[in-house]
Amino acid sequence: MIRFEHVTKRYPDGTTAVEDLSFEVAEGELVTLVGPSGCGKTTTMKMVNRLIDPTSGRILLGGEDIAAADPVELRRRIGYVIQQVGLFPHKTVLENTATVPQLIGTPRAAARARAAELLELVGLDPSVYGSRYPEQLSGGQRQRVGVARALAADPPVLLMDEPFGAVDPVVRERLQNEFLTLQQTVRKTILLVTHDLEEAIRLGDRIAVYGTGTIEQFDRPAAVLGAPATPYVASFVGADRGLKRLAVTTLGADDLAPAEGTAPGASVELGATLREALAALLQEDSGRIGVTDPDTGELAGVLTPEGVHRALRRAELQEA
Ligand SMILES: Nc1ncnc2c1ncn2[C@@H]1O[C@H](COP(=O)(O)OP(=O)(O)OP(=O)(O)O)[C@@H](O)[C@H]1O
Repeated sequence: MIRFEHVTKRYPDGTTAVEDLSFEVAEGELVTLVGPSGCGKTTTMKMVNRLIDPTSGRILLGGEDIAAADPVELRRRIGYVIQQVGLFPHKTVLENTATVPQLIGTPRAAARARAAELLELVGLDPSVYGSRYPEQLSGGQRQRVGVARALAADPPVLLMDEPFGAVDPVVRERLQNEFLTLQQTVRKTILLVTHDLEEAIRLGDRIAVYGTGTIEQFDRPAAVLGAPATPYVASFVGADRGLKRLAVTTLGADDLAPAEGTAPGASVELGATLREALAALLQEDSGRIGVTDPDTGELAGVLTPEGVHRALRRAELQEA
């Protein structure tokens, strides 16, 4: 769907931001670009919607060379979400979300109805938040509006630059989870930039780990964690691999002990990350928490520290 072929970008002052970049994002795939500040992630992303043009090489979108595309028409097909969100301060949440559909000629009523649906989808009740102005929202709520607005034109491709960057870690994890659930429904082709390896691992179907201006490894999260391709990636992934594994491994039915009647106080859902589960476990004096099945709402079993250990072992073996 998005294909980089030997793309190099040199800025007029001689800075080479990216060099000979080749990779592909498949249709419906979410690829995260991760790396330290200044390594060329944003430059990579902005070349896709032609905010920046490459010095050499080419970028194909659905097989078409974007250099030949009209930038305005191109950007209609590509949603763009940035950290500062960029909502219009003098427009309500509903108007902000309906902006793009209205720009492309959707009748006002239909655009607003679609905007309300999308606000609902990102977890903001339109009857409560639709008439508010951006300054009357929390940072996390603003970011949800940013995501809703980007989805409003129903673009097949989304570019997201640190979309969850401006919120605290707890809200961030929740937004990431909700976003993953949303992506399962909308299946957009997504390029997402982050400097946070944990976020890259959690969200990406595949990850591009950037060195300086080049991709050091492009692979599934488990492969990046389990088999770093270069010493650089190994040091970037770092010594706390076990901790990162907690954040990306989800709880399965096999990790649980039978519930045996009594439901423990705290609970998490099947599919929660081990980190969430461990956080809940650590709060429970009994050393066990309930795990519910989100589809049925029923108790699926009980999680103990041994279960967490088992799940971690399983993840390690899968990576090996
Ligand atoms: N307009 C410009 N002119 C000259 N150099 C630039 C320009 N824009 C970016 N650069 C340089 O290109 C390199 C890559 O920048 P880029 O913004 O792509 O990095 P990044 O990985 O997104 O960084 P960050 O995580 O800090 O946003 C950096 O060295 C940066 O200083």
